[in-house]
Amino acid sequence: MTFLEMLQDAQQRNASMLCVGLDPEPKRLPGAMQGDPSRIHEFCARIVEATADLAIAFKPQIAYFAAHRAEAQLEQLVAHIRRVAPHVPVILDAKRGDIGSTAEQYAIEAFERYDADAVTLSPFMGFDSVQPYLRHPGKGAFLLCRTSNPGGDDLQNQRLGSVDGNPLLYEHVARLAQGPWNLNGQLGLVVGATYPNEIERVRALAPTLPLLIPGVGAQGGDAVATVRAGWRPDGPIVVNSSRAILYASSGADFADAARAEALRTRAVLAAARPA
Ligand SMILES: O=c1ccn([C@@H]2O[C@H](COP(=O)(O)O)[C@@H](O)[C@H]2O)c(=O)[nH]1
Repeated sequence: MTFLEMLQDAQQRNASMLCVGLDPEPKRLPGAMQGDPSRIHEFCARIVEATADLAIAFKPQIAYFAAHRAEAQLEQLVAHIRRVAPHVPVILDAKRGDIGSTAEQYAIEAFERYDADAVTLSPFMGFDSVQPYLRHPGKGAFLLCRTSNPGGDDLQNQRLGSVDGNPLLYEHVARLAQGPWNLNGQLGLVVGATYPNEIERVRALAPTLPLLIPGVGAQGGDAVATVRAGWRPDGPIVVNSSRAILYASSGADFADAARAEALRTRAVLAAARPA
């Protein structure tokens, strides 16, 4: 099964557009786990178990593991996801981008070491920095397009005078990903829920690509406007929420609270879907 097929399958089975982000910060872990990086896996495993039937995808952000020397726990976590939620794809949020020979190693890291189904990439270094990931059959790659942070404007909203039609940089990325860069249908785009107008524009330029949309929950993005702007029957949207779910409670009930928040967010997203 390809990444896109996995995504479509999880979307159907779990009736979901919600991606549960796994960004474990030791100082925010609940109760006795607080401040203990050796308990990252245990915390994330409980979140995965509580949301396995609600998610279209899980998105571990590698920095939260690597910063605490918890890479082995990330490997164990993906193995755990395979056991308790075998139908839910894993998107490794690594935002890699480097020359081809180094990109080959990063691709092995993402798809073999961590067994991810897809990875996030910066397109800034061009197609030869993306291509090594596309040589892994069935795997997916989401290119940063219009990110959720205000500073994304600094580059992504600049006009490219030398490209036909003088598009904004993020528009150019969307066109490349929908067209010439998408050799085997493996690409998707990252667009922030904090910018629904840009989601709409990206959707117009890339009608069938999966969109990974972070920014609802802790960043205050508008979930309803996001779905209205991005949803298409043939282009899945993967709306990520991390902190709002992970830290819905700091008590012993954290997994139940995470499930309740995931249920609530999934319902808001479903209700916003155009008929
Ligand atoms: O444009 C982007 C790209 C990636 N992210 C990542 O998504 C999550 C968001 O976490 P929240 O707690 O739901 O705000 C995090 O891992 C970011 O690194 C993003 O926010 N924006």
